[in-house]
Amino acid sequence: MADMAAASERAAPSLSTRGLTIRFGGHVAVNAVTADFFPGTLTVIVGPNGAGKTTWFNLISGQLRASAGSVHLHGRDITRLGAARRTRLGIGRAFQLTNLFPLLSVIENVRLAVQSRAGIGLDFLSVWSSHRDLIERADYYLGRVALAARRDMLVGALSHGDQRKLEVAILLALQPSVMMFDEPTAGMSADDVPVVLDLIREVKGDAARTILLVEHKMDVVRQLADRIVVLHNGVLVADGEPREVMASAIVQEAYLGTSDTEHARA
Ligand SMILES: Nc1ncnc2c1ncn2[C@@H]1O[C@H](COP(=O)(O)OP(=O)(O)OP(=O)(O)O)[C@@H](O)[C@H]1O
Repeated sequence: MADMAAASERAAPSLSTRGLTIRFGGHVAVNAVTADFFPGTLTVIVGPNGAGKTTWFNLISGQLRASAGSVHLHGRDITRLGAARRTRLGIGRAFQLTNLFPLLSVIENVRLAVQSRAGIGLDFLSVWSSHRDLIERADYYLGRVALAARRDMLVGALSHGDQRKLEVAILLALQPSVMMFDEPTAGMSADDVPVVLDLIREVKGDAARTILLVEHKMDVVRQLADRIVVLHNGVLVADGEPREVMASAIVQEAYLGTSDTEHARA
């Protein structure tokens, strides 16, 4: 694992943030954060509640605009691009449940993602010839997240855990080069957690994929991380090999200290 991370870190970064900063009034939620992310590496971002992890994610995926600094994707400055453009360029993010269409069925939601990936567009009438193929592929991704039995349900009627699994299916169908997961197993049943973790583990076997994961559960961090980045009060305070970072004094004090169980939210 260490060798893989070291090897990939010799490659060009797929994603970078440079001095990335956002202020909300007088509060600096993300403070001059500079980091590179590499293909074939799964980086877990940890830190106490309110450290700025989700805000950093929002700045990367384009939900928020930076007060200062920049975001680069495959060497291109995307700081001024909106979220939709960033998605088209290959940044995919799970668990913005607002991306789901609650009044469409589960299979139709995935079919739209497959269709969008295939570049066919969202014109329902233009795709009859390839409709069967799209549905077959959508069924494949539903099977991957163990949602086949719910394929014809309306998304609005799914449980929270199933909606999150559906987000993973949609993310897989979009095949982005950068995949961002925000606490992927939060709110899931004990049966569903291994399904999603196995999928992430499988995706991370793809040397072309860059994966970013915000996670509180330290057992998940230990299982998946090739690298750990620690945020504290909006500042990047540690970045490196999991063993090294977990053992560092700054992490012990800033994050792990007495709070391992405190942060291990369900
Ligand atoms: N839209 C906003 N307006 C004002 N303050 C905000 C906004 N979004 C985030 N913040 C503040 O920025 C800080 C970082 O929040 P953020 O949600 O990014 O932390 P986090 O590390 O993801 O926390 P958690 O682990 O609890 O999800 C917090 O103090 C939060 O209150």
